[in-house]
Amino acid sequence: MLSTQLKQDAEQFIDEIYGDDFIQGLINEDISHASLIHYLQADALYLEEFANIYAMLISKTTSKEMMEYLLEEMRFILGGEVEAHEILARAVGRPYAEIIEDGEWYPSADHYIKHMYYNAYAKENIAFTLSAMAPCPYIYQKLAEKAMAQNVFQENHQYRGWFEFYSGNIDETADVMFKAIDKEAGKMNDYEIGLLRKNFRESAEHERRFFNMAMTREHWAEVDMNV
Ligand SMILES: Cc1ncc(CO)c(N)n1
Repeated sequence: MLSTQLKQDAEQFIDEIYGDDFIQGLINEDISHASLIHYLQADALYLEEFANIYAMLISKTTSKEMMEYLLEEMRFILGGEVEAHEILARAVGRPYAEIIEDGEWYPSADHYIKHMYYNAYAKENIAFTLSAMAPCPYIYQKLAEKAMAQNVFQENHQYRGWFEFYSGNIDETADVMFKAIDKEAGKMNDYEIGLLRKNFRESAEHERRFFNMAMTREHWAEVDMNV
């Protein structure tokens, strides 16, 4: 099945992201507050758009079951995932709502969001968008499972809750996406299946860039807007 191939394609990115500074910074509790703030500002905006893209897919699908799933996922993103963000905000020591008052689509987040929107607007079949969305829940789940398997997080570890959150709450999300992708791929030609695989792999790389974006506190170049 295509999803087996997609999961295999994600392996290299999961290993790379796991070894990069953001995840290692959480595990070792030495990530800077500035990087956590940058991540929270970018991720709050990213999740808003993720929910909007779910809404776009609801209007494109004819399957009642898929509609129910997309609605449920929107509800989770808009309400549930903030729990993971609150854990990071507590470590920073500032109210989450205040932290995310600032922020914008920083360059790497911008590219990731537009990669998903492009597929939602340009492609009728929702599998193309789902293949660009699937690395989001899948890679976080795998990163968290890997961290929990390879480390003993003490009760008072500042980020234990973050890893627990992603190793337990989102396995269903990715599974449903992969099932839908496999179903649609069964009706596609090799070129279209190649696009699904490319969309997925690019989003897996976007996941890596997103975390690294927070470590470098990536911003758009300052331009004097008054000239
Ligand atoms: C960028 C990004 N990818 C995945 C997740 C997991 O939902 C998230 N919160 N943010």
